[in-house]
Amino acid sequence: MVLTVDIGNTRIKASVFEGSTALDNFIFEKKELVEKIKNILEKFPNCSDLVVASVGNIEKQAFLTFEKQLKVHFFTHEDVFPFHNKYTTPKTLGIDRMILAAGATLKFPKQNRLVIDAGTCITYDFIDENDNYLGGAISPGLRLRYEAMHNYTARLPLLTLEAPESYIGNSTTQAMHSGVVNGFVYEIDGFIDDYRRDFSNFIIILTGGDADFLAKRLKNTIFANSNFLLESLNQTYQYKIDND
Ligand SMILES: Nc1ncnc2c1ncn2[C@@H]1O[C@H](COP(=O)(O)OP(=O)(O)OP(=O)(O)O)[C@@H](O)[C@H]1O
Ligand SMILES: CC(C)(CO)[C@@H](O)C(=O)NCCC(=O)O
Ligand SMILES: [K+]
Repeated sequence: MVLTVDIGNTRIKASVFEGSTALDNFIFEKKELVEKIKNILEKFPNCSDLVVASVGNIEKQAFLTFEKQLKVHFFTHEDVFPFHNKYTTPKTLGIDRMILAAGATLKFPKQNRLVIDAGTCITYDFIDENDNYLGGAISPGLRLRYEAMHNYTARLPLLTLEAPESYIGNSTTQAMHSGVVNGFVYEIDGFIDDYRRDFSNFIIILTGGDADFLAKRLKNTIFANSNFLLESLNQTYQYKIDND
């Protein structure tokens, strides 16, 4: 059994895998990290490996205490990945994006793939059919858009994500929901049109905390899987074991 842990910029997600099947999923705050992992390992004492991808400010040392209990692997740029990295600044590429790209490459072989992760930030990652990772885009996530508008203006309230009634927002709150949600939908559809122009065929994977909310609002049908990062972490770890 493998315990996978995704440390994002907002919260931590974890899944326990038996082979490729996720047995249980967890979401928790950064300050609860050690305690929650202890609880998970008590519930699943057969976990033999702990695999971590962190883009937050939590480093490898935080997992030191578990090393006497099981094998700990903290993914870095030094690991083997199943794609050719064409990013011109490979060392600054987020490890979460590398894991998503690895998962897409392994799960959908020999085709163009676009991964969209709607989390704290929205990331777009494109891996072509020859397994070249080309890059993509980074933009503010839905919650960040609401928070930024509130924090940097005097009169905009702090709203929580809600479906707009129309693209014509007829009140302050409706105008803000329209701007955030429709703006994002137009953004994705616009990016997809760009990729369509240059690549005839590709699959799209939508993941992250806002994936389910967004999936049903897009013009393009998209396969949404909010657990894709953790599944990819498990799969990339198997790839690493087989290729090291
Ligand atoms: N309890 C919650 N706390 C924070 N965000 C939430 C929560 N529930 C849903 N969300 C949505 O999830 C989005 C954040 O996504 P996610 O949880 O994947 O981010 P994250 O943990 O920072 O991961 P990453 O850094 O990998 O994007 C927010 O835009 C928000 O709308
Ligand atoms: C973009 C985020 C914040 C998304 O989680 C993360 O992947 C990151 O910190 N990336 C570093 C910059 C880059 O990927 O080019
Ligand atoms: K993200």
